[in-house]
Amino acid sequence: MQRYKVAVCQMIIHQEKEKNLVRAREMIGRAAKRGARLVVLPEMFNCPYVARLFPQYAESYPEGPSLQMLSRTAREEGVYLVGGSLPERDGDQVYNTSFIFAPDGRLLGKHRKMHLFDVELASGLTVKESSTLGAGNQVTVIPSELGDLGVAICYDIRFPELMRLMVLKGARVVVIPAAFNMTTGPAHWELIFRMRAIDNQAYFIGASPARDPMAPYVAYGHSLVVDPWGNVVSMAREGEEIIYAEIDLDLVEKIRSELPLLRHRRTDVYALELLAP
Ligand SMILES: NC(=O)CCC(=O)C(=O)O
Repeated sequence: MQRYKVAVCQMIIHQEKEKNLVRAREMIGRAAKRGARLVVLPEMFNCPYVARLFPQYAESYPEGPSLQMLSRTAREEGVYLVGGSLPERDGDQVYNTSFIFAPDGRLLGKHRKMHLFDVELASGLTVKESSTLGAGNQVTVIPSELGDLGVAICYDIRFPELMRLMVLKGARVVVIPAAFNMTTGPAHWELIFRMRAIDNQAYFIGASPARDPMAPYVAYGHSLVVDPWGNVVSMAREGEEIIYAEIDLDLVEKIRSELPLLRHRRTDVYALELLAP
């Protein structure tokens, strides 16, 4: 499918997991009725973004209630679903993981956040994901009839090597469930999505939670879709909202053939090497 509609569900995240599942279900249904073939949820969509809470909300595949809801909803609505991310339990470890489902409810793949957000910013914002989470080590590209979808999570976008590796593996659309904050969001959110799209000549889709000024971690909002030329084709404001955009894979090919950045890389001089399996 060369052209299709994507929807990004910028939802408020509540303390109660069940409320988040109901809200996500309802927004996905609404997006599907508007013709979206690909629907995207934000980072940690079932859970407040607070590191110490992640183990408490964590679920295992396939029995976790959030994972059941995502699979069932993808099937009932007939959409490709990038289920934002949620705390995934695997044995003793918890990961920040995005699960991706096909329109028949099958799990197509998953991405475990590779770069953990451990920061102490001058604004007073301190986050230490590594206090409760393990890091993934896979570059995630999901073949689908929507083209190869690259998936990474939030802070991962700051690492251009990972974005480039996804594109070298075939990604033409890169989906990033994310939750930038009120310090880094205004400074970097739009800029970084546009720059990664320009560098890689791919669509970049960012899905944020809606901003809740009373939340312990205040998300920036402004979910967006950037085209391979770096144009912002759709952007949310701060509140709850679904944004839509048309993905045109022919545009990716057109821009890559007019301005052949990927071909012009000097791979005889430098290399980007994938070390993990
Ligand atoms: N949840 C995150 O990874 C936040 C990343 C972030 O805000 C950033 O600026 O990077």
